[in-house]
Amino acid sequence: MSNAAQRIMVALDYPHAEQAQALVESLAGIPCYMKVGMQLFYSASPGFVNSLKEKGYHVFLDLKMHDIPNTVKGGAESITRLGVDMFNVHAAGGRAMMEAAMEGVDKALTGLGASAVRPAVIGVTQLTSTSQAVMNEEIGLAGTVEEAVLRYAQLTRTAGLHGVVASPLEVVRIKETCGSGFLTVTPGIRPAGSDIGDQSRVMTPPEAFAQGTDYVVIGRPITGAADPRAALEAIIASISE
Ligand SMILES: O=C(O)c1cc(=O)[nH]c(=O)n1[C@@H]1O[C@H](COP(=O)(O)O)[C@@H](O)[C@H]1O
Repeated sequence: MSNAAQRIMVALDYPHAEQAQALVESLAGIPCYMKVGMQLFYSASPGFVNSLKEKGYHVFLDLKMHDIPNTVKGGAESITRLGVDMFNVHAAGGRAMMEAAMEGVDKALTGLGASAVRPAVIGVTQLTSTSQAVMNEEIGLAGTVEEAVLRYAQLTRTAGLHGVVASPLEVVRIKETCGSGFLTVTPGIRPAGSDIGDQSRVMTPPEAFAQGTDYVVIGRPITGAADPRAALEAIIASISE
């Protein structure tokens, strides 16, 4: 059960630290991974990340950097100094940008010393809210979503990153193409019967793990539940079965 919990990233998508803190307290003792995204980070600043690390959590800082290489290198350097375990950049920023992120990590680690955490750096492929129709007709990318995701995944691997964010639907092909050790972090997770909301490419938690994903990212099915702890425990139980 605890192994399953470690592979669940709880998306702390809240406007203020107090609400995120209350959720963290309600989940005390469950060794899940905590994901801090832009809504919480822009409001609660690095202090909230530090508080999670002090409590012993693994932390995924999801700021989806996408900028010129020099700027992303500087961002990666600052993020690495926070001591997070994982962060992400948009693969659409290209190879030079992703390589710059890795250089930023190395630069920060040089100054931090041997005990510092080396974060896993993950490329975002096609957002899980993007449908085939939106990708083709609005964004104007040809081909299937799976083809686009695989192209981004290969680019991400070539740039030396550790894995990608994608939907669970693409995990099997990503692992075939990039190797089983190339990490997949999959949002777009919805327990049976829960609202899909703005997500488009979704699977249930057991289905996602059956594809071979390394981590699932789950927000509203936990944070929006009347009893978030019970919701997370039910998800862990469904995976452990
Ligand atoms: O990078 C991410 O974490 C991410 C990428 C993606 O393609 N889709 C996606 O939903 N996410 C994040 O995963 C979380 C999903 O939340 P829920 O839809 O509430 O479960 C949110 O914090 C999103 O920002």
